[in-house]
Amino acid sequence: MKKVGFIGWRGMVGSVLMERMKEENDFSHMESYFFSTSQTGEAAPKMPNSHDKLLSAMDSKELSKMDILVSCQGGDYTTEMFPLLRKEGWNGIWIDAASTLRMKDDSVIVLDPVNRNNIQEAINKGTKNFVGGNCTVSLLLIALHGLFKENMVEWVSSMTYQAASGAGAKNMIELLDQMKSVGTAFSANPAADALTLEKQMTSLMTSSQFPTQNFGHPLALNVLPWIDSEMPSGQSKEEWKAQVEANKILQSQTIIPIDGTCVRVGALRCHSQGLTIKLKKSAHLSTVEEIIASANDWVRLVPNNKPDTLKALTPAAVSGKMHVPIGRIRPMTIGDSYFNAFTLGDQLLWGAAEPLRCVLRQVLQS
Ligand SMILES: NC(=O)C1=CN([C@@H]2O[C@H](COP(=O)(O)OP(=O)(O)OC[C@H]3O[C@@H](n4cnc5c(N)ncnc54)[C@H](OP(=O)(O)O)[C@@H]3O)[C@@H](O)[C@H]2O)C=CC1
Ligand SMILES: N[C@@H](CC(=O)OP(=O)(O)O)C(=O)O
Repeated sequence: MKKVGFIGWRGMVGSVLMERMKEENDFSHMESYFFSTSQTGEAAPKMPNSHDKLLSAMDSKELSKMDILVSCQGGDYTTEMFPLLRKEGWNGIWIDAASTLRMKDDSVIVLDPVNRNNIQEAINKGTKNFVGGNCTVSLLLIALHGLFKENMVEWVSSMTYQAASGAGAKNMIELLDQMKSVGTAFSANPAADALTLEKQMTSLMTSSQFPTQNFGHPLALNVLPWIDSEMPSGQSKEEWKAQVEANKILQSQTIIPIDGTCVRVGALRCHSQGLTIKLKKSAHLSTVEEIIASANDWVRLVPNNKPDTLKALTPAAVSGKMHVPIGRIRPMTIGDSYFNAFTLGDQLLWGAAEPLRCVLRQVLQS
């Protein structure tokens, strides 16, 4: 059996990956070893065929005993350890959630429902580096897979509403802490009128007492229209990723422009996106809906009416679910080849952990 090392298994992505692998009985197909940057020597999670103690994720000798390494530890870790391992001659398969290696020529961005065949070709050719795509990109491609397959898309503009957990475990807990502060202040003054409460809350969330160590700003009762670092183009890096990663996954002959504004909102889990889709030529609504709905096993069409939308097209309804709903599909009044849509999905499942799980199984079966 192949030796598989897991790094970053207790973070947001890593723990969802562990859950999914247990559900699918994946651990019985490998010998598993767990690594940590902070808890070396402590008990490792108990899985079939697993080593019982946590090994050091900074120990390249231990890491290089693995046939396959799966990292959900983050970009800084990949930047430090991946080149070191390769320099020291480790020739195993590297599977990663972080963005660091995505755009490298010798890496494949993995998204099973969309590019499984390309992944298999890469495995057959001896490619060693497989990286999960950015969460909003992966979810967008699953939702619009049909239109891309039919080569119908001229461009897409995507306005995102990204959940706190997209920024990691500490940030998600910070949002809850911020909400707790708000709740505590409200409980102390429940009978105040709405405007008094608004002033009190605005003053609270802009005060130095408000917990903002991780986000740097209030997210509760607020939105943050910048995610990741600044690019020279004026885009945030999160916005920049949409076009470059999507076109790499799709292996586009001609680049399909994809751009928009990425916004952090106070949802806990699930990234949402409001889309403007410019088609190459006009199409009937029913044709567009049918092409979208039949593209893969995970996309789900939500009829464009108020009750279905509010029931099925929200983070509360989709958190923890594998399907990727898309709704609000309608022609726009701005022109006859423009369509509006709203889609969302669990950014920890198909947005992060599931593509890694799928490629790991694919590699083990090859
Ligand atoms: N979150 C998301 O939705 C997505 C994330 N990604 C990418 O995946 C990678 C990992 O992201 P993510 O899982 O969000 O990162 P997290 O911040 O949740 O976890 C990363 C590491 O932080 C350490 N850690 C410190 N404190 C805690 C804590 N309280 N709870 C859990 N872990 C803690 C753990 O390392 P140790 O055990 O060694 O101490 C853990 O492996 C990143 O590169 C990210 O960009 C990609 C797509 C979506
Ligand atoms: N940036 C995403 C999650 C993420 O980690 O993306 P990436 O793997 O592209 O850095 C978010 O904050 O919601």
